[in-house]
Amino acid sequence: MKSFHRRRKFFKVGVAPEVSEKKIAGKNNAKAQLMSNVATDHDGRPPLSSEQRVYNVILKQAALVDKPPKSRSLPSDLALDSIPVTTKNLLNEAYDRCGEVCAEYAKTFYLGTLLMTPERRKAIWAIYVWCRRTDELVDGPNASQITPTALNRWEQRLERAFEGQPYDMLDAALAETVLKFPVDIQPFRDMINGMRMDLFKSRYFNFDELYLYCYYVAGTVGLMSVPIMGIDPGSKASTESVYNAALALGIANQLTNILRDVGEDASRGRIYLPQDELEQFGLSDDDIFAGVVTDKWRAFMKDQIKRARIFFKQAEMGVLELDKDSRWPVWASLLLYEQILDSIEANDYDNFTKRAYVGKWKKLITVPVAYVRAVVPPSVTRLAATG
Ligand SMILES: CC(C)=CCC/C(C)=C/CC/C(C)=C/CC/C(C)=C/[C@@H]1[C@@H](COP(=O)(O)OP(=O)(O)O)[C@]1(C)CC/C=C(\C)CC/C=C(\C)CCC=C(C)C
Repeated sequence: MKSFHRRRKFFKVGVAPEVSEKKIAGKNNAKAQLMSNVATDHDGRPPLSSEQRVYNVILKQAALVDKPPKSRSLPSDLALDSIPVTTKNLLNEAYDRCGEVCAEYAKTFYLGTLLMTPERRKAIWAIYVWCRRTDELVDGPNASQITPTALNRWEQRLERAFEGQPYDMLDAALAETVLKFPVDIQPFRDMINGMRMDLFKSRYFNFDELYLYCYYVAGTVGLMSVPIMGIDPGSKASTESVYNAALALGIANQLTNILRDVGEDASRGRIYLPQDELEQFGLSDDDIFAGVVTDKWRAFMKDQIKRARIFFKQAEMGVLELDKDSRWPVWASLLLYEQILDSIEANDYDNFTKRAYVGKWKKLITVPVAYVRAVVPPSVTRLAATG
C-alpha cells in the first residue's frame, strides 16, 4: 500500500505467519480477481466510473443503518448475551490491546477516542487495529514476501471474523464489533483489494484509476468508521451524504499522502499521479525521476493540491453531522492532514527532496481548535461558515 514503508515503526502484534507466504505465485490470479471485483459490467452497458462504483458501496452501507443489528438475527450460540464470562474477559483484554496499539501509533486520535462512549471507542480501536494489520502486510517487516495467496488468506480470515469465528484475539475484537454495529464487510474487502492493486500496479492512467485506489486504501476507513462513530440524532442530512463525506475525507487524506511522498515513491519506482494530467502539464515519468522543481511542476502541483482541498471541504460538511462525541478526533485528523498541503506549498512544491510535515506547535494549536469545532453546535458552525 502507498505509504512510508521504511520510516514506519513496525506493528508489534503482527499477523499470523501463514499469511506471510514466501512463494511469489498467482500474481495474475490476483489481478484477475481484482478486476472481476471492480469491472463486472458484462451486459453491454458502458462501464461505471470508479466514483459510481464506490457510490454503490455507500448506498449498501447506508441501507444497513436502518436494519436491525446483526447480533439479533444470529444463531443463539453467537448472540452477544450468550457469551460466557471467560470469553468476555478475553474480549476485554483484546480491546485493551487494540487501545494500546492505537495509543502507540496514533496518539492524538487515541486521545480523541477517549471522548467517545466506551462501546464506540473499543469498536473504533478494533477497526483501527485491523486496518493497521492489513497495512502492515504490505508495509511491515514481511512486506517483501507478501503474495496474492497471503492476501487471499487474510481475506478468508476476515470473512470468518464476520461470521463470528475469529482466528485470534484481535480478530475477536473485530468480530464482536461487527456484530454490534451496522458495519458492512465490503469496505474491509476493498482495503485488501487496495493491497492487491499495489502488488501489480505502479502507474495510474487517469484520476478515475487513482480515485479507485484511494478509495480502496483510505476511503474504506471512512466507511468503516461512520457506523461506529454514529450520526447525530438531530442531523437532517441523509445517511448517504454522511458516508460520502467520510469517503471524501479518506480520499483527501490519501491524495495528500501521495503528494507529500512523490519523491519517496519515485525512488521505489512508483508514481501515484494521473499520467494524463502529467502529460497535460508537459510532464512525464522522467521528470518525476529527475526530481527537479520547475514551473511546470509547480503548476501541476497547484492543480493537484486544489483537488485534494475540494475533497477536504466535502468532508467538513459531514463532520458536522457526526455524533457530537465523535467529532473531535475527526476534526483533528482532518485539520492536521490538510495542513500537510500548506507545508508542501511552503516548501515551494519540492516534494522530491523535502518531506512536508506539520510542526509540533501547529499540532498543539490544532488540537484545541478541533475541540472547539467539535463542541460548537452544528447550526452555529454552519452559520459561522456562511458568514
Ligand atoms: C478519526 C479517525 C482518523 C478515524 C479513523 C480510525 C481508523 C479506523 C483508522 C485506520 C487508519 C489506518 C491504519 C489505515 C490503514 C491504511 C492507511 C495507512 C491509510 C492512510 C492513512 C495515513 O496513515 P499513515 O500512518 O500511513 O500516515 P502518517 O505517516 O501518519 O501521515 C491514510 C492516508 C488514510 C486514513 C484514512 C482516514 C483516517 C479516513 C478517516 C475518515 C473518517 C474517520 C470518516 C469521518 C467521517 C466524516 C463524516 C467526515
